[in-house]
Amino acid sequence: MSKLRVAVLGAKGRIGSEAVRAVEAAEDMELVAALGRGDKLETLAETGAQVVVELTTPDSVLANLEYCVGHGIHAVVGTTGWTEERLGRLKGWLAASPETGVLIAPNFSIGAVLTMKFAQLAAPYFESVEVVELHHPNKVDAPSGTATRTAQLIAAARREAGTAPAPDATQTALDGARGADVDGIPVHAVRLRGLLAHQEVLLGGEGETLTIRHDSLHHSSFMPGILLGARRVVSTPGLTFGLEHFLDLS
Ligand SMILES: NC(=O)C1=CN([C@@H]2O[C@H](COP(=O)(O)OP(=O)(O)OC[C@H]3O[C@@H](n4cnc5c(N)ncnc54)[C@H](O)[C@@H]3O)[C@@H](O)[C@H]2O)C=CC1
Ligand SMILES: O=C(O)C1=N[C@H](C(=O)O)C[C@H](O)C1
Repeated sequence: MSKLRVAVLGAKGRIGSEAVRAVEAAEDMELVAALGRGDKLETLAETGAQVVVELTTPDSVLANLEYCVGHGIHAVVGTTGWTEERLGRLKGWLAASPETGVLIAPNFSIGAVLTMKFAQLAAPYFESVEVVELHHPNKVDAPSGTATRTAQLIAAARREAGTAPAPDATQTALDGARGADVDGIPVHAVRLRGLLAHQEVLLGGEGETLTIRHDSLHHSSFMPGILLGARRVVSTPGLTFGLEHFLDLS
């Protein structure tokens, strides 16, 4: 059986360098390119890449995907910074290349995907809910893509169930003291040397609280999800948002 031809963009970064090693170690894959900032995207077509693993920065990801989708190269995307406007542009490119698949995964680790699922399930049953994400201090965006997605899923679950807004008597607050408002859910971002990627979903009701916590302690936690994404995206045209869809968890 022929091997899946995979390229990594952002190959010298924290997660990209780990992804290069994971693809090299996968028996059913061949690493055909490992590109960093400034390297030519034309290498992707020249080397016959079937799937690109995109792990760069929010300011680079769109141009990279425009090239990939335009050349019929499938993509597995971990890079953050997605807004409705950016997703709309990507969907436009995919509409013009209907056989190409793109997976955007706010988080590739199974524990984080399950955290989002558990939070969605619990959200309508508690009066209060807030999200705290904690990351290494080199992270360029806040709040994290995972926390943003978690809050959006929580908000949707509460809307669907008709849950009332969480009680909050705050009348005066320093800017930022109550976190960022993501679809009505407060999201707090901590940046601390020594951490990698962590998240708590705090839920509170009468006389009880529930805390759902996930910790990624090493970038290896993201690799099984990236490899699964690469294997599945080649036969899944269009945009898939969230690894849960490839884990039969959606
Ligand atoms: N979805 C997930 O599970 C995960 C997502 N991430 C996300 O992945 C992204 C990268 O994170 P880190 O590795 O920590 O950042 P990093 O800063 O260590 O790595 C990014 C790399 O991309 C390179 N780069 C920038 N523009 C490029 C371009 N046009 N072409 C090729 N390379 C380019 C940079 O030079 C750098 O080496 C972030 O958005 C982060 O939030 C990180 C970990 C897990
Ligand atoms: O920058 C990181 O490190 C991570 N980024 C992703 C995010 O913003 O959610 C995934 C994970 O939290 C690690």
